[in-house]
Amino acid sequence: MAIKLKPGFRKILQSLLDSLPDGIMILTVDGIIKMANNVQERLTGLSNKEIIGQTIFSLVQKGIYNDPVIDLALKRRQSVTLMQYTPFNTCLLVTGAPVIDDNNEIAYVVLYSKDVTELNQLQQQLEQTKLLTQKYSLEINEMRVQSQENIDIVAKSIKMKKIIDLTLRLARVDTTVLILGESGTGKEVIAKLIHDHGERKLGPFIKVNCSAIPESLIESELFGYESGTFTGGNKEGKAGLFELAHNGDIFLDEIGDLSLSLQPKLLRVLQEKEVIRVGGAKPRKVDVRVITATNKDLKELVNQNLFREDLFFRLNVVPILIPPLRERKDDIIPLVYHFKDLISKKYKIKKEFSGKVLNHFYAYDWPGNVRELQNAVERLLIISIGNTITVDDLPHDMLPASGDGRIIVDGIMPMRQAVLEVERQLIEQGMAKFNSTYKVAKILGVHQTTVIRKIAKVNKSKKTNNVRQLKDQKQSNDNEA
Ligand SMILES: Nc1ncnc2c1ncn2[C@@H]1O[C@H](COP(=O)(O)OP(=O)(O)OP(=O)(O)O)[C@@H](O)[C@H]1O
Repeated sequence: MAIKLKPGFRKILQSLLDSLPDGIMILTVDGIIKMANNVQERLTGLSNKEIIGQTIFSLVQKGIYNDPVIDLALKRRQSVTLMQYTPFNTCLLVTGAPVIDDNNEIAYVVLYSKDVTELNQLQQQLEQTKLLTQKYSLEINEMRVQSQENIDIVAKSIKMKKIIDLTLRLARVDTTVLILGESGTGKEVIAKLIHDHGERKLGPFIKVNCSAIPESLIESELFGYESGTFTGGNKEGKAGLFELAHNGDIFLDEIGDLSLSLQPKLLRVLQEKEVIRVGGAKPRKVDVRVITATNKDLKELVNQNLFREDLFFRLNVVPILIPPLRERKDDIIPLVYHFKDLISKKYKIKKEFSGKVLNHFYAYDWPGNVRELQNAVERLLIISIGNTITVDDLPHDMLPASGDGRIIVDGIMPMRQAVLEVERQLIEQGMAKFNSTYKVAKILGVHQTTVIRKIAKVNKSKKTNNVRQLKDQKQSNDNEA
């Protein structure tokens, strides 16, 4: 079917189509191109003269159109829009819109092509920018943390970086925070970080260990007491820690150990923002942010009726869960160096860890988390003899026999030495486990006298190493002197 228009009117229609910012083609139901505007020329790379009278399928063959927009528009009798990529590296949003005539038949299909290449690129750039922003935000927060004078947090693992990011965002909101994590994971460090970055940083930061204060004292410690309450007590009475924390933060560590009798009083402070001293009746306003922490499963305590559910919900508004060190191994070696630097400066010690020791540190589970690592580094730096801390200096419970049972050889080394090393570790692990040369011999499939001979050899080489280390140290002391 042809588009029958008066010549004057066709001109008007053509200039109208040409004035549009997007490509337009008018097709018959058989796909014959009847009209097209000049944007279309740019999009297809073909002049209108070339395409008028051709079918759209010839353009499909040339790869200029590759989507069944027309087919779908005809089948569905409604507009269909699809995204498609052209051979000219452009991206088009193509809409096929059927034109229905008075007989309810499809007379034409208008193909409307919008060049969204730039839009697409912008969207991709936006996505990339978003990702970069996220990355920079994490890095800035990390730098911000490290530039703190009195707090130096190591957070190299993705998990810990995310926690620092969350903590810094929470610090700016005056909400109750519950910090969860095994003992020694750094709950107090995080609590301090919240204080240092919050609006109350100029106010006090009061730490209370709920499990360390005897039951008989904790109430008066937290809420204070009025004069005359206790024989021998202060005549004027005494402000409790909540009052002392006014305009600041109070950090209630080991909150899971707070007795059931005190829990409603804490709930009252959280809800009413006031305390009543022991022996008194007058409520006193306190403006304090409460940060709590525990290594216990508070939900389980609620199930066992050892912790009030209402208090749990009130505290658990925003929980921060610090994973144990074994679940963020990327922090281990940076923490080792962090503590080594601190301790080296403090005691003026110059020692290094051997690669194999670092491997052990990495493989070890650290049940006592960062605190255990900190203590281990300090102990090794202080008590080891030579300039280099070797596996021989490690405490037995840190060796693989009690850990994951792996045999570790420190990279490429002479075969003979590696064999000796494997023998040594096998014997040491075996002895640590069975404490019997007979059993170890049986497990290793050798004669018991071989085990005894190897143990003697290991001990001899340890002694030689110690003497060598002592000599090295003496030499280095002489040099320094
Ligand atoms: N990410 C870290 N970077 C540097 N030091 C850390 C980090 N995490 C913890 N520490 C250090 O490890 C030790 C233990 O941390 P902290 O006291 O905060 O742990 P905790 O989870 O509160 O322990 P607990 O459950 O026994 O109260 C502290 O000396 C602390 O400074």
